Amino acid sequence: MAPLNLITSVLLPANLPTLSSLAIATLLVAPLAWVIYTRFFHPLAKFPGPFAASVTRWWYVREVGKGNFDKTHRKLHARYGPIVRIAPNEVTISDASAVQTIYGIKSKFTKTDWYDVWRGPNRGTKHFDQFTDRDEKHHAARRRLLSNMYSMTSVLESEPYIDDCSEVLMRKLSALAERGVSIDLGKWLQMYAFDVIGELYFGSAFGFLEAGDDPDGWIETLDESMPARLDVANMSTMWRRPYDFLKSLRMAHSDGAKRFADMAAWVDDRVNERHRLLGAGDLASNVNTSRKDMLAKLFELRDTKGEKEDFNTADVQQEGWVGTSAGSDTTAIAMRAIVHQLLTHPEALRRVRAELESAMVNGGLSLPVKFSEAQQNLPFFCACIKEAMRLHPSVGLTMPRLVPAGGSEVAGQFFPEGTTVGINPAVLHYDPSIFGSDAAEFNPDRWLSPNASGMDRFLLTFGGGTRTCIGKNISLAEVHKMLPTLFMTFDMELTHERPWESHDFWFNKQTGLDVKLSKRTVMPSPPVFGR
Ligand code: HEM
Repeated sequence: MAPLNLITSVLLPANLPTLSSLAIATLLVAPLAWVIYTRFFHPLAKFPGPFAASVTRWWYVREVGKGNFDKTHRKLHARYGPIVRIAPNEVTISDASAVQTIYGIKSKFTKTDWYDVWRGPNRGTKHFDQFTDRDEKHHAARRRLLSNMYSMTSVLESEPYIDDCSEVLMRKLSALAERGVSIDLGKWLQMYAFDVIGELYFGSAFGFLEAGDDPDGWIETLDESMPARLDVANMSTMWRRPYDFLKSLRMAHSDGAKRFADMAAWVDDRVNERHRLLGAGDLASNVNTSRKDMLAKLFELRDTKGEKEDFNTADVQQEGWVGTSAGSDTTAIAMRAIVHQLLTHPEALRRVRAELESAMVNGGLSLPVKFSEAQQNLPFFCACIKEAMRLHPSVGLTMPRLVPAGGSEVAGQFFPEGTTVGINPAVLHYDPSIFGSDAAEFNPDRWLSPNASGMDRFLLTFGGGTRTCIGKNISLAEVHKMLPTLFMTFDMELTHERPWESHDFWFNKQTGLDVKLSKRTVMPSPPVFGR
């Protein structure tokens, strides 16, 4: 008897019509056949990993949805080795040699459709933002167009405006220090990061710090939307539309969805307002101000190269949206990680303070601290920053890439074309073969050792290759300026009002940086703010 007939005769009543029998048998047999295929015949069958992950992507969706995949992921690699199968057609890799292969500047590996989900609201442009653009040729041209305005030199043209935000933050924190209350410093750091983006892109702070709050719920909106979008990004493409549809029935009138749309509309309104001010192609009103914010630079690009490069007002909106949505969470996570490491490592904090004071006495530091001063005169502080960002990279999931045509060897194994591979910075950064046996420890001195440049090549804090974070210099400028200023101005102690926790929904965001501040009295000269 043929196997199908055998199954139907055993499992189904004899009087059922043949077609339905066939359908039911298929429903029973197909999953079994799929499991046999994925376990024994699939090109990734030989790679280890959890059983459920090898047969369905839902395992990954569920595990990531728990919000602690950075830790789970490290455990998976500790158990299964450098290559782990996390979905039927996807492996993650933790191996030094794979970094160049996958993310190197000459790599042919491209972003997967995981990124499509993060596209900003449709602005009627065929162009995607830098982050989600999967057309490498188009992306390269766009990156060439934009890279100058994201260079450190260009970012530092706006250094006084970053200082303005630092001034407001120190003023607000001073008032709280006087009251002697415990505060959620983590939230203040995010409000700071948001306001800096407002200054740099739109020519004025969003007003978070002055309000001392998140009046329009933007921070909450990002917190709410990330896990929901992440589920969709992680599931197979075929399930995304039905899932989105079902979700939209529930979400259509939710505050979160509305606030998200409001946030995007806010960006568009600012861009449109500037567009109106400029008049049709009127460059004068753009350059007529003493200040050139990102919008001014973007409109200048539109007006000078827009036709040739196909860069129009909608593209300006896309860029404004990327800065607003990608620039605050990521930077705030880094700042929280640095502050927390210093407050929990007294010896490192003592050295930071000694370095700050000595630099101040020697005239090598102003308040607010200049970026160049931090780079030249605070080597230990800079090492602490790098080390904290290594141990807690803001991005806590893999950066998935497709193996190019013809397949490729990665970490000594061949992967066929179309396989998804990726490295999670939160895993690779703990690799003892790269960072030494104390890889899991906070040891800033590793960045002052002769091996530092060797390890540097494997830091994926800001991604890698042609897809390296374009906003890196904005964040580095903020972090290297504001944190030394903060530590010069205040003593801080953790109050442990809430547990220190992190929630890895791609951006691995922490909660519980609750501190009591007191104004420092031992600084050689009193802080002077303002321009
Ligand atoms: C500490 C702060 C930040 C960290 C740790 C960070 C991290 C990253 C990482 C890891 C990537 C690569 C992602 C991937 O390949 O999947 C990335 C890409 C990107 N980031 Fe950031 N980021 C930060 C701040 C910013 C800021 C301030 C902006 C914008 C103003 C920004 C905009 C972008 C964009 C547009 C990309 C895509 C670049 C491309 O594909 O060409 N990021 N970032």
